[in-house]
Amino acid sequence: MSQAAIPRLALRGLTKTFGGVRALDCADLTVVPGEVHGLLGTNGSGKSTLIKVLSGFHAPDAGTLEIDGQPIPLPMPLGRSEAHGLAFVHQNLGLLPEATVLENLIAGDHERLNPWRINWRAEAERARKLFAEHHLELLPQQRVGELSPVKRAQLAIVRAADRVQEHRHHGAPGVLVLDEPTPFLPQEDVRELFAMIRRLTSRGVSIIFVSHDIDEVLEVTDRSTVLRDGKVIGTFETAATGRADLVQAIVGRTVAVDRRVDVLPAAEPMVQVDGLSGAILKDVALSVQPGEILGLTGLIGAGHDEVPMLIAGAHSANAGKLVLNGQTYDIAGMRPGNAIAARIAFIPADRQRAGIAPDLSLTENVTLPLLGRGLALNHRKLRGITMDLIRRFTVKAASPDQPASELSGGNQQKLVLGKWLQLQPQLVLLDEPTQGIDVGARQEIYDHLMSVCAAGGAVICATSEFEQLEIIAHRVLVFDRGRIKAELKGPDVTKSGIAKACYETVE
Ligand SMILES: Nc1ncnc2c1ncn2[C@@H]1O[C@H](COP(=O)(O)OP(=O)(O)OP(=O)(O)O)[C@@H](O)[C@H]1O
Repeated sequence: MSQAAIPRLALRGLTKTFGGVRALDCADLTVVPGEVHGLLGTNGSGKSTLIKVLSGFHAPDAGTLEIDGQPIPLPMPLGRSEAHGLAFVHQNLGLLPEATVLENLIAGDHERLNPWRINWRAEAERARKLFAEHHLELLPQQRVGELSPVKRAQLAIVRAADRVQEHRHHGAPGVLVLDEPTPFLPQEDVRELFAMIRRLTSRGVSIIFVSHDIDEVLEVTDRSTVLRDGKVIGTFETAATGRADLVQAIVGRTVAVDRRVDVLPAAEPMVQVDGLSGAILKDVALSVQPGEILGLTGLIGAGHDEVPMLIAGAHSANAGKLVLNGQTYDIAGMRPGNAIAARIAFIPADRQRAGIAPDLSLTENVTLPLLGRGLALNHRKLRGITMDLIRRFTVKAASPDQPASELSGGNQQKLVLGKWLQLQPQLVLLDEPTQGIDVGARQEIYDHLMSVCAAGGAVICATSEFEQLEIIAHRVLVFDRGRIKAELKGPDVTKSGIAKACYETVE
């Protein structure tokens, strides 16, 4: 084999089962030097499992790994992957907010540094050089908690790139695995990250890019491998693949984008919020008609995402009044229990911490809100309810008795949605509802929200995904520094219209 034909990384026949679930089924993945390689698939298709085999978190049942043509024994011992030129940036970025940029940059760099004898001045100089090389405006002494989200992402990526630099690993550049690095970033910041990715690949670094965002995949990848039920469906050249082909490969069927349902005519709004103030929000008023999906958006820090949390009592409001179907509530005194009693459902963005109880079974998670509603504590009945919900919300699960932590991220989100929608709420509040959700399941979630509307309920959805609002929202309020700065209705609710309204008056 010629030097150029040797892949940087080759996984062959990778298989991993959890109990009865085959998370990976004889999967192959080949990544060549200097490419951005997308790793795509529906929720639960096996992407994280594959990555966790590379990082040494999971031992595979079968399969081989070669890096630059050299066989690397599996399982990978935990902590050894960097020595083979592999580095990982997970969605939570793995940074310490209390520590400085420099402390984060060198934390855990055991291969290069003796933790007892760090020459801080030399390290700060080295960091400055590294940031200049990557065109990054980061200062070694800055506290990470004070950085903007895109700067944090840049720091996590440059740290990973630094660990797998060529001089450390037998003269070859390494492989960076970016596991959904862009959620919550405004489009301009995503572009900045993509420029950084391109600079890395031009030096020969290879990137594995995990994402559910098809537009981003089409923009930044050279090739993509699609997994479905643990099997590889195919590897596609991005330039020769259309959006529809990729979606078809991921979902196994074509996905039609549904049109919005009409708003039911109503003399009075069903939801009226006045004087809402919180950490960011200042004296906000808004209303929602029955059958309406109201979208809230803005750049990071605009405050739109505070609205659902305050109304649901997940965070305390300073002031605010809610009138819901004629009943008046003091939002400052709202607690999650009052919200549930008022038939308000809240689906939070941070499902790992706020949405699910990871150690409890699916049945316990699903039926928690039903307890105290006069339902007898009959385990068989509760299990039956859970099995029905798993089917209706197409949650990929082995059994209603498994802990929720075992579900893939997207399936956890579907479980949370099902758990709350089964209560037939009159007001549904959502914060970034499709983050980490695959293209097929997104449409299912939209369908569920449309059903809430068709039944006369109201929906308030805070999101930074403009495309999602174009598909589902009847009306969109754009926020800036805690206040509403624009309202878009009907035909004006388009991805570009929302983007324009968001960026227009920001200096
Ligand atoms: N520790 C575990 N125990 C039991 N089952 C697991 C475990 N980890 C993953 N699974 C199962 O393996 C399958 C693949 O999950 P994986 O997390 O790899 O999917 P994914 O493609 O990363 O999904 P998502 O896009 O939702 O994050 C799923 O059915 C999941 O429930």
